Parts: sequence; C-alpha cells; structure tokens
Amino acid sequence: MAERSGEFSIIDRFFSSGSAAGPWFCKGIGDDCAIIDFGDSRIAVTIDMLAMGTHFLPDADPRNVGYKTLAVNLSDLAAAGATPRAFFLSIGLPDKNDAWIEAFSEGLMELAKEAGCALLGGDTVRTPKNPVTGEHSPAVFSITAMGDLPPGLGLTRAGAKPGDDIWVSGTLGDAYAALKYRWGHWAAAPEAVRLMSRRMDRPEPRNALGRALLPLATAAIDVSDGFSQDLTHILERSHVRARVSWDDVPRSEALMSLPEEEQREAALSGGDDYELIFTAPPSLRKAVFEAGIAADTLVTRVGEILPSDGDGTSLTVYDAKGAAVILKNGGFDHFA
Ligand SMILES: Nc1ncnc2c1ncn2[C@@H]1O[C@H](COP(=O)(O)OP(=O)(O)OP(=O)(O)O)[C@@H](O)[C@H]1O
Ligand SMILES: Cc1ncc(C[n+]2csc(CCOP(=O)(O)O)c2C)c(N)n1
Ligand SMILES: [Mg+2]
Repeated sequence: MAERSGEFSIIDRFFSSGSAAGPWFCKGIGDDCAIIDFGDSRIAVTIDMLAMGTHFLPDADPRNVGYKTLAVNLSDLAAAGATPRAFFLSIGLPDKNDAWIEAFSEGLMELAKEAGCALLGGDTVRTPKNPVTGEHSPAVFSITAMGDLPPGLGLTRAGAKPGDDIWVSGTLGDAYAALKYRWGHWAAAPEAVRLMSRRMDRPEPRNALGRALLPLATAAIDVSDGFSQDLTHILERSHVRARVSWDDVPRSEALMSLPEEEQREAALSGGDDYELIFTAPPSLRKAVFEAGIAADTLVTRVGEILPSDGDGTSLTVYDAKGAAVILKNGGFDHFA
C-alpha cells in the first residue's frame, strides 16, 4: 500500500504493529470495527471520539452532541453488520455545567434506548487548564461501542471483487453543506438549511441495513471522512479500482438546490454522512434492494469495482458526458 498521509500516517507508523499478539482471534484490524471471536460468540468493537470545535460547534445543542457521540459509533457497528448491545463513555469537561451535561445525557440516552444499547461504564475527567488564560480546554467525548454478530459473519473493508456493484445508503452531502452554511461559506434557502442541519446534528446509523447486508455484501464502510476517501479505503484493502457515476450519487432535494460545484464537494469529499458504502455482486441486485426495503433505507447503485491495474488503487468519478470529475479535496483528515 502507498504511504499514507495525515492521521493515517500516524496510525500506520506508530500504532499498527508492535503490540502483543493476543490470544483472541480478531478479524478486521484497520477496519471500522475489530471483529473478535471467543468461543462460539463473535462481537464487533469500535471507538470514536468527538471534540468540541473539531467535531461539533461550540454552540451546538448538547442534546444533539450526546445523540451524535453515540450515533457515530453505532455507524461503525453498522459498517460491520453488527447489532449494537453495549457502550462505555469517557468524558473530559472544562467545567461542571449541569444543564449542559443533563441535555447531553438526554440526547445520548434517547439513542441508547432507540438502539437497545446499554451504557456499562466509562470515565470522567476535567480537561487541563491553560496556565496563561486560566481556561480549561474544550470538552471531548469518547465512546467504545460493542455489538454482536452471527458466528462466522461480519463485514469488512476487504473483499470487494472486480465486477461488484458499488452501493450507497441514504443520501450524501447534507451534513457538510449544513456546516458550510453555518461557517458562512455557502448560502441556502431556510427549509434546505433546516433539513441539511438535521443530518449534521442527528446522523442515523444504518444498523438495520448493515445487518441485512451480512449475507450479501462483499465489503462495507461507513462514510465519516467523505465518500471518495472512504470508498478508497475499500479499494486499498480489497486491492481493486472503481468507477463511479456522479449522476447516480444520491443527493437530497435540499442539496440539489445548491450549485452543482457545491453538491460535488459536499457529496464526494464532505464527510459526516454516516451512510454505508458497500459492494455486492450484480447477481444479488434484487436481494440488495429487498434488504433496503426491509431496513426502510434507500439504497442506490453508484458504480462498479474494477480489477487493479497493478498501479495501486484508484477511484474515478465520471460525469454524464463521460469526463472525469475533479475531486475538490481528499476528504476529512485531522492532520492534512
Ligand atoms: N491510535 C490508534 N491506535 C490503534 N489503532 C488506531 C488508532 N487510531 C485509529 N486506529 C485504527 O485505524 C483504523 C482507521 O481509523 P479511523 O479512525 O479512520 O476509523 P474510521 O472508522 O474510518 O473513522 P471514523 O473515526 O471517522 O469512524 C481503524 O481500524 C482504527 O481502529
Ligand atoms: C465544528 C465542526 N468542524 C468540522 C466538522 C466536520 N468533521 C469533523 S470530523 C469529520 C470526520 C469524521 O471524524 P473522525 O475521523 O474523527 O471520526 C468531519 C467531516 C464538524 N462536524 N464540525
Ligand atoms: Mg468508520
């Protein structure tokens, strides 16, 4: 694999090897979840952190922050096809603002109940004080979430085969467009802003779909850093290339009210979508549509997996005229 940049070079260089060889069989290191077998049981485990200012705006409604902190973790479980069962919560807070924490907890517990996922433990600390300003650093939250899988099953980023269809759940780009609006970079009509902001504030983890795809999909990932970057993770892990048709990329009516250039940036490189990208053989198209209906989730075929040309992995997105779409950026990277 080519040397990666930003946050991924940190993971690759310092944390992807060198630990003990554990006794548990674990499938999917470097995936959305670690898939672990003990005895006849198989579980999926994931961890994800949200920091104020980096993942949510300082004036965000704490109910939404609580909801989203769990939702992004359940989305990683969805990418593995796992059913959420339990989670652990670590929090670092600058001060004891009970009203804020109560609202955060309400949002968190709302989704925990909806998903049947129990809070089993955690850790609570105060963030460090800046000796010059006297201010404590902003809040951070980390959740470790666990789900179960049928023995022998579980989706990973590896496994996409040449000829497979590439599918996406829901629609892409709304959350990023809402953020661009909040930053004052883009304009939109009030109703479009309302709908897109809802997607940024309250992502819907696709666990029912992930579960239904267990016997069907050859690879899966959830879209956190942007469609092109996250699909590229599947391509790298599966040693394949892909072509995608821009016209087929599912977008909400709200996003489609924005200029075409902004739609492309948001849907292809934006991130924060928490939809699933997955691959499946064309022979299973009907079954994939049925899985979408059973999970009450839109599924759209956007492209096809191609064989590796020996020159690494690559993704090309084509417009309706067959011209390659220039991707605005590589998607979200904490250290890019
Ligand atoms: N500090 C770390 N130590 C060990 N493994 C890590 C570390 N940070 C990330 N990883 C692993 O690297 C892989 C990629 O991490 P990443 O955070 O991008 O996951 P993701 O599911 O794609 O992203 P997101 O956090 O946006 O859901 C995952 O398998 C993750 O467990
Ligand atoms: C205030 C604010 N600034 C930026 C963003 C966008 N954003 C932050 S992290 C991330 C990728 C997933 O993160 P990770 O890889 O850490 O899971 C995205 C798309 C936001 N939501 N709020
Ligand atoms: Mg993920």
